[in-house]
Amino acid sequence: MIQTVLTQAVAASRPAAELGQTASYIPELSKVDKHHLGACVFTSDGGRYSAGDTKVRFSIQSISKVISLAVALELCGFETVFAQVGMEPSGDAFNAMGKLEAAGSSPSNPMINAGAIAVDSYLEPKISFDRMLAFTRKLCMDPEIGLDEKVYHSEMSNISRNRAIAYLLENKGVIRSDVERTLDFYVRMCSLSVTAESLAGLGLLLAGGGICPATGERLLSPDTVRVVKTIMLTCGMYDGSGTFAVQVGIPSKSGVGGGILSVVDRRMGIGIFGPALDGKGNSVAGERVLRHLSQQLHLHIFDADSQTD
Ligand SMILES: NC(=O)CC[C@H](N)C(=O)O
Repeated sequence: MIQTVLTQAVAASRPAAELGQTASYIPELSKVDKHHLGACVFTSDGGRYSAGDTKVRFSIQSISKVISLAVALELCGFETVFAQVGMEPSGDAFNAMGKLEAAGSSPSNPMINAGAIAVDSYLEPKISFDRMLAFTRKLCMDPEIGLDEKVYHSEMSNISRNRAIAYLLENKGVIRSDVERTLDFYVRMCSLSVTAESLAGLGLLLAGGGICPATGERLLSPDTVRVVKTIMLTCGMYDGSGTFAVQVGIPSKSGVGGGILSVVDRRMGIGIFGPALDGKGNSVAGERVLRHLSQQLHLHIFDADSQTD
């Protein structure tokens, strides 16, 4: 049943790649073939379902904000993380900075660039990038995850906007550690290369409340996972989060590499790769795959049939 629906969802959504473009402001990402599409579902009873390009490596980009937030909650604590970063959808583009200028304002949430850069500034003094990489491999059950050097250098060469955001945050006292080290950490995390399978693995871990499905080891606390999933639901698709919540209703996080990480609580992790993006930076075909799965498998968080299937 799941495999049939997944195969149909990918086939039906493939043409939508024509409606989007790969991200161009990070030149290395614009070289990716926009016609890729893959979707992977891992279920809590051990099922593994794949359709399309689920083994192709791509850049995790903003989906790493979920990992940084989770680790920051574990290492720094809720009060520190949310002292100056909000929990509200911004309604603005992921790289917006206009509102930050106003007196007393701070980043709306940790899923947009400003919020994630602030969170990384709390995290970076406490953990090395190498340890973050090792932990990401465990969270995703994918030992092959690595730093894509080309993407890292490409983004570092086009970092002006994020650098402006970071220095504005420093000026406002939101960032108190070294700005350049924070930016380097942030871009490294965005440059990890994953597959749709890795994201499905991370999704299943979050669906299971932080316990690694492969080993039974608890990797994240239930409190951390609850906060992360809630923020994914309200803010994970940038300024498309509200529409996505109505139409799909699955806590998700997208990235400009074309990935989407989705969590069907207690039941499944879903990973998507479709690098053609819409104007908000979300995978066009990926969103369609998720809409199809949500409707056919009753995965919407408020679907009356969701617990009975
Ligand atoms: N939306 C994204 O995936 C953005 C991440 C990207 N590294 C940036 O900072 O702009």
